Amino acid sequence: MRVVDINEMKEIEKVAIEEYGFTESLIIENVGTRGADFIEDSILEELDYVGEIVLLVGRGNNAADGLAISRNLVNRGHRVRAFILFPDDDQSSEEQQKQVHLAKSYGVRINEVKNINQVQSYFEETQDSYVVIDAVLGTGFKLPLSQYLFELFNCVNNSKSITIAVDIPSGITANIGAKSSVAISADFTLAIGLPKTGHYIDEGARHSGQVLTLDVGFPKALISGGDKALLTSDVIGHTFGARNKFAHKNTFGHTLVVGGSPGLTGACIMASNGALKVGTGLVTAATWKESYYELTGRSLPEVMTGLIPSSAKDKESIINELDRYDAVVIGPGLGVNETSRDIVIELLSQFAGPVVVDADAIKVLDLSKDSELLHTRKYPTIFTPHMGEFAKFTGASVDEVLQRPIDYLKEVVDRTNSCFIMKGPCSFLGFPNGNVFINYYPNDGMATGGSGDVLAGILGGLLAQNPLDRNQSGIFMDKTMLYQAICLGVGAHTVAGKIAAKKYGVRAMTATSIIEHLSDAFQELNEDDIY
Ligand SMILES: NC(=O)C1=CN([C@@H]2O[C@H](COP(=O)(O)OP(=O)(O)OC[C@H]3O[C@@H](n4cnc5c(N)ncnc54)[C@H](OP(=O)(O)O)[C@@H]3O)[C@@H](O)[C@H]2O)[C@@H](O)CC1
Ligand SMILES: Nc1ncnc2c1ncn2[C@@H]1O[C@H](COP(=O)(O)OP(=O)(O)O)[C@@H](O)[C@H]1O
Ligand SMILES: [K+]
Repeated sequence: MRVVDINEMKEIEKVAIEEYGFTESLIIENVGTRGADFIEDSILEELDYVGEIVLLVGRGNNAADGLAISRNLVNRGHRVRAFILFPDDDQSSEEQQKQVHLAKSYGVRINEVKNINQVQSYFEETQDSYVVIDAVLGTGFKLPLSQYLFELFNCVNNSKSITIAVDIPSGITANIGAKSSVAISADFTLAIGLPKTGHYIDEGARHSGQVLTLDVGFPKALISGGDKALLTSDVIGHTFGARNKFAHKNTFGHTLVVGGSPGLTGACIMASNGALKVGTGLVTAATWKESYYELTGRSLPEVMTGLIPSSAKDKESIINELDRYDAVVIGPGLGVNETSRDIVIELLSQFAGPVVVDADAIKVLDLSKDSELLHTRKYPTIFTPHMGEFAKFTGASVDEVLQRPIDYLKEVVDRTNSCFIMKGPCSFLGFPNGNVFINYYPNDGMATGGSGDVLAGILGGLLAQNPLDRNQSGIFMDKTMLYQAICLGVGAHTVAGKIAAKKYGVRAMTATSIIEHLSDAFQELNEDDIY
């Protein structure tokens, strides 16, 4: 499913109107019927008792959409009370005024709000109001919020109602999901035509609840394509073909995981185990001399072990044998110091294959210093920073990145010619072909130490399985296979986390339980052959 920013949405609407003869009124009518279908079938149907549905009406086209939905609900036998929040305002859009008139004629009960106390006392006195439709502000919202709406939104958020936002929760900006003081906290958001980037970023993600997209009849040619999409199972699909039953272990590649300083060997172990459980043939974990015995003592027997040299010049170690490996993961628990930086640079320069750069390996690199090395690297480089690591790498603050995360992501991908996974409750995947995928599956069970290490291991394990054929000059041929493998890794990690949360609960699940459920995740993603 494509995701758009406001300029793209406006362009789609413009072309639909100018070239296809679609009209604003037709869109609003479609929102009205599709929105009412959804609310009736998926929300009202589940409730034992539906009292009066409350509609909050602003003065733009978002309000027009809400009114059209409500009119259709009344026509199907439901009771709706609409609070017109700006009754004396001559700035209401033409469509809003048209829809207020229609709503009245169809029997929507209209309350013109002169004072916010009217709405507050309604919420206090009415016990049977379970559903609120928020049609105050849509994509036309501009910060800041007035005191009047501040009080209203607090009042709605404090009620126990099920809240459905039309297009975007009121008070959230549609591009970057920002809010000023308060925004409507929705249980469901009905995105019109296509989801907007603001549904998935920061406060926008926290306030949107479940985002459902209403097909309101935009021509398919206009709503497909684009550079941003949700990561869904149809994107991940059958990324890898059937495995060869007559294969030997080398067919499935050899992953090297480099990390684990004293006290942090667990990170290296979890990454190695993640790599092992995605079908790679061999895994070697390499660590510093000081933590080597701890690593060998705690690793799975399947994992081979090796030593990180004490300096990048020391060729008597893994650095000397890099051609044994098909993919490298560097960083989990590696430690942040000059030697770590030397080793990371050496690996990126010497290794002729995909490198997953995670955690401490990201911390020792720097966009301005290292972009040339990264950009000229012939082989795939995949960075997996969380927001803090991403910001530090770029030299910006987390707040600055949050102001325009997708722009930052694209810029860094361009400057390094590397793939980036900006991790968080919602992760953004940026690829050098300009595509961005949004992995939206909030799961607080994943907010546990080590879940990022597991992801790095999964990616290294998948990339070792030669998703790309190298031609004789060593340049990878089919970049889309690389991107699909990364999407599969992120998807498998997310689904395994979802299954782990179901089994153990979000409190008791740990990073190890994500690894434990990779097999179920692959089955869910339709990857495993049954026989
Ligand atoms: N292609 C699509 O997706 C389609 C989308 N459609 C729908 O239209 C919606 C966009 O409609 P819209 O442009 O009329 O803006 P909307 O959000 O209703 O609000 C603007 C009003 O609010 C006001 N206002 C702004 N900030 C404020 C503040 N801080 N505090 C108080 N007021 C504030 C603003 O005032 P102004 O800035 O003009 O002074 C103006 O009066 C979109 O979300 C979707 O629902 C479909 O109908 C068509 C296809
Ligand atoms: N609330 C959340 N919902 C969904 N996924 C999350 C959430 N919090 C963290 N994650 C995921 O868990 C992983 C955490 O990675 P990271 O911050 O590097 O952790 P660590 O350093 O402990 O391994 C990332 O893949 C991230 O997307
Ligand atoms: K809204």
